[in-house]
Amino acid sequence: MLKLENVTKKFGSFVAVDSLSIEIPEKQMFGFLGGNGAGKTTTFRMILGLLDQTEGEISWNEGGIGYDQSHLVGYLPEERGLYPKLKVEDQLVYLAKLRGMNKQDARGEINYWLERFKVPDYRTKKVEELSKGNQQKIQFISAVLHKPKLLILDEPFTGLDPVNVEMLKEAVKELKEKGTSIVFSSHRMEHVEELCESLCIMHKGAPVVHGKLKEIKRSFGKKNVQIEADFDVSFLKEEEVVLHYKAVPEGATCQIHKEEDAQVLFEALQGKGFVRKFEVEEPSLEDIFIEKVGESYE
Ligand SMILES: Nc1ncnc2c1ncn2[C@@H]1O[C@H](COP(=O)(O)OP(=O)(O)OP(=O)(O)O)[C@@H](O)[C@H]1O
Repeated sequence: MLKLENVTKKFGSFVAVDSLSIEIPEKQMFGFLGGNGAGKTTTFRMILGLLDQTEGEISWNEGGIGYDQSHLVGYLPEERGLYPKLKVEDQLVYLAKLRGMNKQDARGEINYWLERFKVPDYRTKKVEELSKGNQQKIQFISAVLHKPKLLILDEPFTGLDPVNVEMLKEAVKELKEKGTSIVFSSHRMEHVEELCESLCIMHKGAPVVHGKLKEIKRSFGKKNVQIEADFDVSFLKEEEVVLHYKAVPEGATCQIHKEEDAQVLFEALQGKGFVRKFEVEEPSLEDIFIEKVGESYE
């Protein structure tokens, strides 16, 4: 388990991370959400020992964790940093050796990942010849080659097209199934919602929501009703049970307190025309974020 206890990072008098306490269970996927400057990258750098925390403790299975444990950890940094002039395979072998692998094992892993990411022809190309998205795939490979127990991914999906996002998601899910603990940051709530059992939403250096996704949603205590209809449903915003009304193409999303309140909306729609969809759902992470942090996000 990765454990952070009251971790604080100050740059001068500026508090970038404020008394952060979280536990990230082994073999799970944990999401760090937050807007620009929330403190995600700073937290990762402290976990990796690239920055010293001002206060607090960071441990992995009760022991230390840091730069000297690079065989244990894989890291995809936010500023992607490959050597542009080096050939892909040479570079990956070099980085794998730094993490304690021998050349032969490294080559086997490189072959596997280049094939898997459908870029085997890039083996002998210089990094600078690759598109940004493909460079990102190579950097991801460099983070996982040595089969780390803890994988830290800073904005892994940013800059990738939808096909490559899916490819990377599948790879990440598979690594988790095989027992890797994965921590990743994202601005995109839907990625965290899809992939993570637990999460932490950071705002101005402090965790505003933290815990298991299911429990966070349950304890939020509100529901969404998705409505699609062939007529204008905007009259629903006047209903007392509607806490928040959002128009969407061909209908609306109404936030309500409890499931039973949906009945009021259902009855209000009767006789007005054809209702294509009427569905009560759990709140989205975005709803939770907006309520806890405000509309300033993104
Ligand atoms: N070396 C540094 N010196 C001074 N301030 C810093 C330093 N590194 C980070 N900060 C500040 O700490 C805050 C948190 O930055 P951090 O990079 O951790 O945010 P983030 O959540 O990763 O944001 P983003 O999503 O934009 O990458 C920011 O206000 C940033 O300006």
